[in-house]
Amino acid sequence: EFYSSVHTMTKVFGYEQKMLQHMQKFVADNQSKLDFLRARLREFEQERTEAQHWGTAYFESPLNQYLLSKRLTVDWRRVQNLMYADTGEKPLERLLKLRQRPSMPDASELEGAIDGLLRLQYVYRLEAKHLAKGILDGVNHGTQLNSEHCVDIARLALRDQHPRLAHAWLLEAKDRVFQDPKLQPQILALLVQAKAELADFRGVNDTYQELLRIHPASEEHARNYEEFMRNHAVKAGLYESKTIEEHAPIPEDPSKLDEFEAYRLTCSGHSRLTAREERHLRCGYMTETHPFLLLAPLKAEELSHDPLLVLYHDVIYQSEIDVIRQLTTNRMARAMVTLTNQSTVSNVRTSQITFIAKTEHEVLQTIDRRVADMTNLNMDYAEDHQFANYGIGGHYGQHMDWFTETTFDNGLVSSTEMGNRIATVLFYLSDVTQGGGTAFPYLKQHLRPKKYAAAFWHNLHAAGRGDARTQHGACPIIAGSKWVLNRWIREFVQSDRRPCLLWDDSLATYAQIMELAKNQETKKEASS
Ligand SMILES: O=C(O)CCC(=O)C(=O)O
Ligand SMILES: [Fe+2]
Repeated sequence: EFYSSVHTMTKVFGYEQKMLQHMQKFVADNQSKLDFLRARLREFEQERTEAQHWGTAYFESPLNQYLLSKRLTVDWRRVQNLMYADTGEKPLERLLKLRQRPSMPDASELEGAIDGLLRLQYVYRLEAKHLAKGILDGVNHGTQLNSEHCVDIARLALRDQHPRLAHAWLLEAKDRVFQDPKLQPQILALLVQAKAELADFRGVNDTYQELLRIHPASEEHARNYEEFMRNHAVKAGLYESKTIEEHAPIPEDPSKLDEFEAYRLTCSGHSRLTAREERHLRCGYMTETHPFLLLAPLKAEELSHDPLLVLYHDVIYQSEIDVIRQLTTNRMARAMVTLTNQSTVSNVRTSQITFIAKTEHEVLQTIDRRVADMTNLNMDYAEDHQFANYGIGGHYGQHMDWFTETTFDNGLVSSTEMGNRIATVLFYLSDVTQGGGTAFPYLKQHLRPKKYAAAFWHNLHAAGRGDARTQHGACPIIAGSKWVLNRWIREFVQSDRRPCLLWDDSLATYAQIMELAKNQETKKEASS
């Protein structure tokens, strides 16, 4: 897909260079045709002026008779043939061919691109006012959107139940309408819709009046306005002015958040650990798991103790990343998500991925030896290496890496005998200019992708149940491209590494655990 990877976009961008060349040729060909015609036109006009000057005497000259006949037969035929000719046919044909390539974005991909933009706006709480000026999360990208662009985005926002965003985009479109005044009625009609959805009835009324003022002849608008006025709910709201915020306010009580909201507020940095919650977390050198680490200790940064989440710095080399980039070339394909009984392409996960077995390259085995040191887990039966690339707007909504019972039951797990995914190691193979972090909403942690670093976490409770607190997601990319490597480690052969707990430590709910932690905290404080 066009919008799921910068990689593909670069390719299509290359095609546009060729399209430009064909267009240049087309214009040049037509230019010489027009130049020729213009020259003939001038010649013919000149001849006629001269003839008129001479009057009928002109036709007395046999030479002039000859010239006129020649003009009316041969010369005019030439002109006529040239006017008929499909000049620029060749470059036009070549242009069409290029545009028909399967990799050329189509209407659905244009929608995908707008969808990505709206997701960025929604997740990071960006303002249309800034976006339209090319400012993305405070960074000026030097691109301006015009009135038509703003209307396009607004229309999709409205369709996808984002009336607040649509409203903001329509105000931008309105501000720029001098660029294209014929858009005005369209903008106002959409604004009516957005305001109606937001129950801003006074706004709807004002907008209808504005619309009827500039478009008094429209029966449709007049009819709609009448119908609107007949509605009871409307009447009460007609005198109440309402300010419409571009983003819904953040609920005071975090327990009121649904999972997606929690994920997006973690991505945007609105939900994060307080200094007090953070103070037990340490960073330092780790040497325990292998004697080799005494020479080259791992740089570990604790992000959560329970469940365990650690960020290791500088655990993959550029030379290894170079090999990986070679290995993955031409193998990336749009990622799927697993529903209850099938895998499918979804807007919840817009990235390109590929799986590569460690037997394919020595480097992958070297990486796994390092992962064994980082995790103290056995890597013999880990899944194949999964590489992923996210383009602009690319993201992966909140999810758990561990498989549910249903996923197992529906036969969607490979090598079930290896058990569940006990742990994940997520390597960052690139930096990301803006956005693209990994958010853990329950843990209130947001990991900025840092090239050469890797996050490690336990997915399962010690007794083997999936740990819901490990829910996480890849935040949308604002600018740049993100490359990651997933190592998913299974339960099989780990019993000596991470012994299974004999009581079910998952039975306590998250709320109970938090409550317990809070009580301990207050106890500690009381005793200190
Ligand atoms: O790319 C990321 O930051 C997270 C990816 C992820 O969670 C996954 O692929 O399962
Ligand atoms: Fe994941």
